Amino acid sequence: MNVCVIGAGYVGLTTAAVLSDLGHHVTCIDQDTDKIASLQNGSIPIFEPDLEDCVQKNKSRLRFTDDLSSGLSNTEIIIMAVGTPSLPDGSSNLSFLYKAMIDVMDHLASYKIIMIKSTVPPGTNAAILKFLKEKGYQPSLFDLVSNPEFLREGSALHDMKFPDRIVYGLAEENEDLLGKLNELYKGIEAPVIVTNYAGAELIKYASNAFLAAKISFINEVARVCELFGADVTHVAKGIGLDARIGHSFLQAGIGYGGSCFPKDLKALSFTAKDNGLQPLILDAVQSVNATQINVYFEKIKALFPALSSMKIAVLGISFKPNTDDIRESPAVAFIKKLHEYGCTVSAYDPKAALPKELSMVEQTETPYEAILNADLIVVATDWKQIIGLDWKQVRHIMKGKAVIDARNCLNPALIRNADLDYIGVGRL
Ligand SMILES: NC(=O)C1=CN([C@@H]2O[C@H](COP(=O)(O)OP(=O)(O)OC[C@H]3O[C@@H](n4cnc5c(N)ncnc54)[C@H](O)[C@@H]3O)[C@@H](O)[C@H]2O)C=CC1
Ligand SMILES: O=C(O)[C@H]1O[C@H](OP(=O)(O)OP(=O)(O)OC[C@H]2O[C@@H](n3ccc(=O)[nH]c3=O)[C@H](O)[C@@H]2O)[C@H](O)[C@@H](O)[C@@H]1O
Repeated sequence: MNVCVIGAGYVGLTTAAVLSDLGHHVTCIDQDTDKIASLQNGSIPIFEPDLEDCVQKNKSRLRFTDDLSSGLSNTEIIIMAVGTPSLPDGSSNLSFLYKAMIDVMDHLASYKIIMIKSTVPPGTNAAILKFLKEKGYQPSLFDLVSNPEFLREGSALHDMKFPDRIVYGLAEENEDLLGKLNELYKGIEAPVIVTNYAGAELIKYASNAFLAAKISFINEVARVCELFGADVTHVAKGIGLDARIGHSFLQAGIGYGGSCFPKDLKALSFTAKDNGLQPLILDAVQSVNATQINVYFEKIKALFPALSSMKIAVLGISFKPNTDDIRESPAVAFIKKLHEYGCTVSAYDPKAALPKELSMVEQTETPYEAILNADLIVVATDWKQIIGLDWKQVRHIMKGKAVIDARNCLNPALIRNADLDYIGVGRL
């Protein structure tokens, strides 16, 4: 099929690459001309494992452009993957999506399927359909489908090729349309859920909210473990063995970050309140997450009264391993907090860079440079390159002995064997 993907970000690029790998002819369009120029030169503007290889392998079926009209010609399906970031009040900024929709509709000369893959609050697809009809666009020229995306950064290609489910939200039952959608994803084995627009939108939000809730739940349990001398990793393992609970998303630490959980929790909570419902659990999940860094910070302050005069090596900048994304990264928030407190901070990450606002903080090329003469180490992102450090070498070059495991990713025995002090929250 001929497919057009609008937005060449994490989701758009992955979608374009995977669909071309499935054999479709894909045009990926972005309004960011620098991004398109770089993609046209074969350079991928983000770090996502395997993405560069996939784009390279399928270059005969995959092209990049900033010219909407040329991109839309001959296309059967248009996939919207533009950003839907938070506005200051927590609601979703849908202006990129509306602008892209209008741009597309203005170029529509024949029937197309338009799929919204961007994460949008319940009610959005219906509102867009109504908006387009009121604007006078011919309803017979398009079908609008909600098709939320569930990939994770760091394993985006794998997640898109092997999804747990494919979700379609439709305006009404439509077998012909479903046939076309199934053709698009032919080659991907997954249960298909067909529902209405709001159902599809809510499957996406409820999934992210549930996963975030698991993280805040285990983080709160870690705080209780701390009071009673229990190890939260033992508790997580113990509860995870109950098949009804499961092991995933029970890794306690400094909290969730990224471009999605914080934004999506805020947006769902906002939408509920905007419609007269007080979302008690959603707000509690966010409240635990917002205070989780402080739990670590207060513990460090209590253990090291001279903290402000210390040199701290923070290992990890990205919001999770295997990505260079620092959007809402708890590691960045931690670095900022330590810097503002007066500490000398040295940061290291295998792929991510510190934001401009922290340009006064030193970022080193190697972890050992950051650690050199440090009084304290904070492991803020669970990269395998950080977990696998030579901890005896670390002990040799640092000034102090303390390692704060803010991701529960280290083996305490290994750290202690290197004559270092292992410190976590709710860890033995
Ligand atoms: N990043 C992730 O892991 C996931 C993100 N999502 C959702 O997917 C959507 C996109 O997210 P990301 O890819 O992370 O965003 P991103 O910020 O990486 O990329 C969005 C792209 O859209 C482009 N864009 C904006 N308006 C445009 C327009 N009118 N025409 C053409 N291009 C336009 C931007 O220039 C940018 O390159 C969001 O709604 C997000 O919530 C869903 C699942 C996973
Ligand atoms: O909507 C989205 O954008 C995506 O959001 C998340 O994916 P992502 O943000 O890439 O990363 P996750 O692996 O979910 O991690 C999110 C945050 O939670 C933290 N986390 C995760 C798991 C855990 O046990 N503990 C924990 O603190 C991570 O360190 C990270 O900061 C979801 O997992 C995806 O399914 C979804 O498509």
